[in-house]
Amino acid sequence: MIRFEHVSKRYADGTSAVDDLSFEVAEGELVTLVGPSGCGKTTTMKMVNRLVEPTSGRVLVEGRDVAGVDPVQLRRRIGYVIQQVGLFPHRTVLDNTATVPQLLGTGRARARARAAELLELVGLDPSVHGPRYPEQLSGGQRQRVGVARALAADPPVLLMDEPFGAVDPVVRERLQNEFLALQSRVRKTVLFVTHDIEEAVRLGDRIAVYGQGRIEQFDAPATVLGAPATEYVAGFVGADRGLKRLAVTPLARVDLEHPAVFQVGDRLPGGAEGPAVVLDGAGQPYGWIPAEEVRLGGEVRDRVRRMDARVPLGSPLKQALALMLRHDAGWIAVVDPEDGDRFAGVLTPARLHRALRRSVGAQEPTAGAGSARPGSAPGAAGAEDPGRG
Ligand SMILES: Nc1ncnc2c1ncn2[C@@H]1O[C@H](COP(=O)(O)OP(=O)(O)OP(=O)(O)O)[C@@H](O)[C@H]1O
Repeated sequence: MIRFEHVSKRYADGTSAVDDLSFEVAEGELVTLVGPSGCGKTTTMKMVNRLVEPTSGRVLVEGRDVAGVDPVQLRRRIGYVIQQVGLFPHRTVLDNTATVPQLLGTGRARARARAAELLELVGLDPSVHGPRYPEQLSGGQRQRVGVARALAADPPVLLMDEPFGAVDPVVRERLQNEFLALQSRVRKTVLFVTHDIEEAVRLGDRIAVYGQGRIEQFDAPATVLGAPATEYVAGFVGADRGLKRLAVTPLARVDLEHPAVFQVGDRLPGGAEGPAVVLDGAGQPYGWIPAEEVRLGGEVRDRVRRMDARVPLGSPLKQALALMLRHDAGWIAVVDPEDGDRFAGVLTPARLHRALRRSVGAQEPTAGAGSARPGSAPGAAGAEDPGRG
């Protein structure tokens, strides 16, 4: 969908911004470009919509060399979101959002109706925020308008240059989550520039880690974190990359343990081994019974401790760990969202550790930084059977 073929850019003053860049963004894929300031991310992005022309090489969008496409035509197919959103200050939010469709010839009424839909899509209330002027919005709300406006012409391609860079971390995380939810619906081909590795791994289907003017590694987030290709990448992703991997490793069924399960109305058979999980009538987690009480037998309802905290299969391990810590529990109940949120098993710290190891084991090692250990992560062939438990 977007393809760079041996692209280099040298600015007039001799600065070499990018050097022999080749990579591809598939249709519907979100690729994040991450790297330190001045490494050429923005230059890369601007060559897609011809704000910058390559010195050599080609950039293709939808199979066509952009050098041969009229820039105005080209930009109609490419939404562009930047940090300083660039909203028109004297137009309302609704009019700002409707501008592009109107320029493209959509009638005013239809363009405004579409703009209202888009505002809703990005989490703004068109009747409340639509009539306001940009200065009457918070920074986070302005960024949402920027995204809505970029989507207004329904372009297949979106370029986003640090779109959430100017808002505080809390709002930023919310915008990221909203954007991910939005992207799962609209499935645009997205090139997303950031200097924040956390943001890059959270959003990207794949990440391009930039060194000076070139890509050091282009891989899925879990691979970049689990098996950095070079010392440079390892340094850039940080010593806590193991922790970061928690955020990008989904909780899978093979990670679960299956303790004894009872219904609230059941009677405990004395001598059973616990701990046990207690489900309600709908098969959803209701509580648990500690091992020593399971052994005692008796009525489930007399022994059960309430705990309905749960995490859906497919959630990041980080979410499961956070819940485990919040409830000060040695495990957390896991439910299957594809089966009416019914109980699927429990995740324990040991299983969580194994899940992380599994994700590394599958991907390690790649290129040989000096410290790479060919073959396996520490203990990957250790005591626990990595298969179904
Ligand atoms: N118009 C220009 N003329 C000359 N040099 C430029 C121009 N634009 C960018 N550069 C230089 O090209 C290099 C890459 O810049 P670019 O903006 O692509 O980096 P970046 O990775 O996006 O950085 P940041 O994260 O700080 O925005 C830098 O050394 C920059 O100073």
